[in-house]
Parts: sequence; C-alpha cells; structure tokens
Amino acid sequence: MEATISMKTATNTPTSLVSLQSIHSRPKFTFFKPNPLGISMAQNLPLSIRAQKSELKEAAAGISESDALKVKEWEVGMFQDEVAASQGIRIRRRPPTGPPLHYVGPFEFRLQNEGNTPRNILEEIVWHKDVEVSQLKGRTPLLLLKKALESAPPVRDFIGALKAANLQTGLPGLIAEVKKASPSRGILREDFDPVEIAKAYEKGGAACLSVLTDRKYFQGGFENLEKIRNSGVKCPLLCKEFVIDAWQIYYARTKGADAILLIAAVLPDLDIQYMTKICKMVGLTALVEVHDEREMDRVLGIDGIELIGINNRNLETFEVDISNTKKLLQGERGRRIQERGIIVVGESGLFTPSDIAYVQEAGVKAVLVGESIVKQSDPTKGIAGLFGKDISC
Ligand SMILES: O=C(O)c1ccccc1NCC(=O)[C@H](O)[C@H](O)COP(=O)(O)O
Repeated sequence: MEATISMKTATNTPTSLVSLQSIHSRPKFTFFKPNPLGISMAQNLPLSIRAQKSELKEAAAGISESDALKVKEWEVGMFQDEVAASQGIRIRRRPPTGPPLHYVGPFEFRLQNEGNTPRNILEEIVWHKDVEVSQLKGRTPLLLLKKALESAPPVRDFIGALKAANLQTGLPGLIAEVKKASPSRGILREDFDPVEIAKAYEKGGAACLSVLTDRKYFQGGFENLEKIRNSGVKCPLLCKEFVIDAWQIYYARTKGADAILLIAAVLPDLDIQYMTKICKMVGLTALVEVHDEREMDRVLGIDGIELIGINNRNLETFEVDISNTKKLLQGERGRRIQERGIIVVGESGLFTPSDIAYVQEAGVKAVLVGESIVKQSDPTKGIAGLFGKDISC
C-alpha cells in the first residue's frame, strides 16, 4: 500500500519536508523523509518517486552544506530497512507506511495494515522508542549532552568487575537485573524500590547491575539508574535500553551508566560498529546481545567487540531455552570467541544452580539474571539460592 500522507496544518508539517521543499522550488518534489513523529515514511515510496532521487541529487548540487546533509540523511533513512533486511534483521525501524492515524479535514481515523502494525513486541518497542528518542533529542540536543558529559560520574570497569568476580568465586560473574515488569512476565514485583533492590543485590555478591530504563514496556526509568548511581552502590551499572540512536549512548553516560546494551536483532552491522566506537569514546562498555547463529556471526565480524550477551529468550516470541547459549558457543564460534578474549554473558531464563552450571559449562564467564532474583522477598538470599551458595565475599 502506498504511504498515506497526513498533514493537518502548516504548523505540523515535518521539518524534514520543509527543508527538502526549500531545496526544491518545484512543488512536485514533495518528499517525505522519516521524521520524528513517523508521520510519513520514505522506505516504501513508490518507484516513480524513488526514481526522482537522482533528480534530487542534481538539484542538491550548489545547495548549502546543511541542506546537503539533510539530503544525505534522507537517503540513508530511505534504505535503512533494506540494509537491515539484507543482514537478516526482521525488525523494521519505523512503520513503513506511517502510523495508523490519519486525518481527513478535521477528522482523525485509524487504518491498520501490514505496514503500520508491528509484527511482534520487539518491533513495537523499537517503533515506540524511535518516537520517544526523537522527542527527547528535541529537548536535549547532542551538543548539550556532550557538555553534560563533563559533569557525569566517573566510569567504572564493567568487564573488570565481571572477570574479578569470576576469578574470586569460580562461578560466572553476576549481572543482577533491577526490573519491575516485562512484556513477557508482566509485573514481577509490586513493592519495587530500585535502590533497595540494588543494595540487596550488591550485598548478595552481584558483580554488576542491569537497570531497565524503558518506561512503557518495563516500568523502568532513567531516574532509577541515577538514583542507584547516587546511592553509594559500587557495582558498575548496565543501562538496559533499546538503543536505536547514538544520542542514547551519550544520554546513558550522563545519567551514570558504565555499560549499555546494543541488540543485534535491531541494529545493522554499521550501527553496531559505529555505536561501539562511540561507547569507547565516552568510556562505556558495550554489551552486544545476540540470539541466533546469524547474529553471532555478524557480531564476530565486527572489530573491537569485548562483551557479547547470548539471550536465551527470543524477543519476538518470548520463547526461552537455555540450551541456546550452548548452541551458539559450540565449535568454531566458541574457538573464535576464546581466541579474541571476548567475555560471554548468558542471559535470561536462569533459575537454579544447575542452570548456572549448564551455561558455565557452555563457556560463559558471566550471567545476566532478572526474574528469578527480583521476585524474591529478599533478593540477597535469592542470589545465594540461584548459585546454590553464598557468593558474597
Ligand atoms: O523479557 C521480556 O519480556 C522482553 C521482551 C522484549 C524485549 C526484551 C525483553 N526482556 C529482556 C531480557 O531479555 C531480560 O530482561 C534479561 O535477559 C533477564 O531475563 P530474566 O532473567 O529471564 O528475567
């Protein structure tokens, strides 16, 4: 279906449209670049419009540098999903035909179709995040964030803490997750006090903490990350987010994160490459998460990866299977990981000492655990139960 274009008044005309119109004097060039509110999408433009791209390029010659940059951004946005699909990524960054809201005159109506309905929960989260991040960026531009980095709390060594715990206990270092709810499990803990839980985890021997910052789907927030960071808890903190834009990396650092999650099911190779570099620039550790062999092979093809998480949960179906960790570490992949000194984290669905032993046997040096410990009335005891012994020393 062709993109349906909705514009109520000149005041809500997407800025990208305005800028492209200013490049072109002729009205037929009414291009719709993906914009912060997803009002219209370029990815699925009909071929006739795509063909005009070269014409646009020609017209762009001689325009100002900032307008030329906007044309480039438009081109990149246009092919984003095609590039992702060629790497086996099924998650589309934005609804290809725009959101289901449409306006005719003063009326607003919903028209649901394949192009504006998310195929699964991960895609829904990503589409929502895209709008959320665009709005946040509008309020705090990157330039301001970069300035704020100067007063951010110092970075702690995330991988160092995991290695030290592994050496000390002979067990995988624990990344304990501060999570109130999740799409698959609903509310995990009604009496949710993030700082109290973080302190209980630290007391129980957690090496690092993972803090959910997504509000809509996990009932988390950046205020939780900040509060934990300012509470005196010493464990390095992972910002558990759905990163789709480098801006979020800077933002997480200003809020006191020491590490951040990058999900290979969402991010094409170039994004992972570019984002891991930005992480290094600002001092953050990147935990790059994979779920299947293809994602693992893509990530192993990228230089500078130090920490890989294998998620046992399929984020599209919610199916959990801890043998996934073993499957992805077998044979050549496991050897390459060892050779390169990459630390692997086993993630999701770990409930018992035998689950921990199973993923350790498979080759992980760390585990990321949420549900099984956050649900315990005393999370400190929950950690001892998970490992079958007290790991605080
Ligand atoms: O858990 C979900 O429902 C979920 C849905 C969509 C995207 C991500 C999701 N979870 C993130 C995680 O995988 C877990 O928070 C993490 O690995 C800990 O898992 P668990 O120990 O099983 O709580």
